[in-house]
Amino acid sequence: MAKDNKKRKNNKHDENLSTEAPHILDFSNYKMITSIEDKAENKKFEMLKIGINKYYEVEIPKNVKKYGNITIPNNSEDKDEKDEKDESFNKKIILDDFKDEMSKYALKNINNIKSDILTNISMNLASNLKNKVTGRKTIYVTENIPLMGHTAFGVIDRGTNIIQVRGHSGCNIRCPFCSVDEGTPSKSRINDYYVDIDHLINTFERVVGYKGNNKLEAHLDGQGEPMLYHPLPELVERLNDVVSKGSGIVSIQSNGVNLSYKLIDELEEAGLHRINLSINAMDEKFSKGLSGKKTYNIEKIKEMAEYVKNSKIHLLIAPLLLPGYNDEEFRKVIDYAVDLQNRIPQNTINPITNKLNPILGVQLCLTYQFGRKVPNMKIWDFKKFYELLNTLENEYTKQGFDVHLKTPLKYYGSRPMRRIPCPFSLNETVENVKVVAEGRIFGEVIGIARDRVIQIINCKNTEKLLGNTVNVKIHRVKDNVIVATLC
Ligand SMILES: C[S@@+](CC[C@H](N)C(=O)[O-])C[C@H]1O[C@@H](n2cnc3c(N)ncnc32)[C@H](O)[C@@H]1O
Ligand code: SF4
Repeated sequence: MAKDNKKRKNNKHDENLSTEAPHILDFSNYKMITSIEDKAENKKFEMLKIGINKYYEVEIPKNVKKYGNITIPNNSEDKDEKDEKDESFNKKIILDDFKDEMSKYALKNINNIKSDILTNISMNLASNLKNKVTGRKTIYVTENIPLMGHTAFGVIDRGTNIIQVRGHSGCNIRCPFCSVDEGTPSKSRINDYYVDIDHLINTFERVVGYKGNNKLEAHLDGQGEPMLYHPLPELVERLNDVVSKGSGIVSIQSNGVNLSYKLIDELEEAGLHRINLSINAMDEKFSKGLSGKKTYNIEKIKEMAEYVKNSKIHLLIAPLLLPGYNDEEFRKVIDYAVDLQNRIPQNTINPITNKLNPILGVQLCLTYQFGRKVPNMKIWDFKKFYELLNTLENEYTKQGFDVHLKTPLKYYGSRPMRRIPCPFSLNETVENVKVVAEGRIFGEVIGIARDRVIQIINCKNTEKLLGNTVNVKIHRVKDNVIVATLC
């Protein structure tokens, strides 16, 4: 497994400077290893749980025959405390049998054990990575899988200056209306993806290189909760390093559940320009219902929203109207956003528009093929939605407030821009597509050809296809999102 050679601010550890005794293996230098825990379900199958990028894990055998007796230092801090201070997670393994052994032979053995553990982690990363939040198998996407072509991960260019960046899939809540059927349980989503940060940045830079680095917005969104990418501040900082050269910005979509004071501080320092916060109800019970989680805490999210308001990160509140279902609560969210803006006005100027951003980005709940549906919600068209928004705007005007609820994308500085060409055409037959991974939903596998990933749908026996080459017929090429079926 590659050691992290980048000397970033947060990576204070240096193996060569370690003063630890040789029998204490310290994995702090391997940035993706974020915790090590004991998993002793029974004596026969003692395993080590290796936390990968905070929200993922692999398990490797606690090989007593090879490693001798192992102790894992205890994390005494309580969980919340640990979540705030990522550094406090244990990243060490103590080889008890080598405690008093300092011979050359013992040192060689210790090194062998360390590389054996690292090899084991690498192998499991490729085939047994699990998302701790969703419980799903996760495909760790590295440079051998291109990052354009799929909607669940990678980079999407829809021909504007907004480039969508999707570092992972998977969500920590389960909204009953979710367009992408995220969170657990999910009827349709069977696998998650995590993209290696260097690969993501390289692809992003290539896309920027083609489009021209002129007032771009790197927008972190996706099929899941973008705040669950780790290391998020580093991702924001590196994207910002790129787009800020062309007076661009980095923004993120979020349900707010994972926000903490520490994360907001880090994101502010990393140069995040805007958070689009999805809040759909103010009432405690109602908001829990609309999040699908009993643990959802609207008061905590409000606290975090205030903290963002007091930072340089622009806060945009993005409530969703589920007609006939949350009408009153939708209205209350708008009231909340207006009140918050009056109490804590922000002066962060969007360098793309040279103006302040809108404070509200209201949305209409729609139904999607693979999305979830709230049974008693009415289906509205946009005409009806805009009529309601006009009425609400007029009501606010009467009360003396200038509230804009119709906020076309151009208010955020969105404009058409040349797009990355698509190497496929509709209905084309493509030969020798290599099947490299399992798909996001049942009956799907992921193929690669011409520097794109192809979502190959409606497959039977997906396991048998893995590692093989197939011929496919292309059914979708729009926005370089490639969908195909087997020929
Ligand atoms: C799929 S979510 C992903 C980002 C993040 N988890 C969140 O909820 O903000 C992106 C946006 O889509 C919105 N959304 C989800 N389901 C929707 C639906 N059925 N119709 C319209 N918008 C929807 C969410 O409210 C959110 O603003
Ligand atoms: S709408 Fe966003 S927060 Fe809600 S389940 Fe879907 S991805 Fe998660």
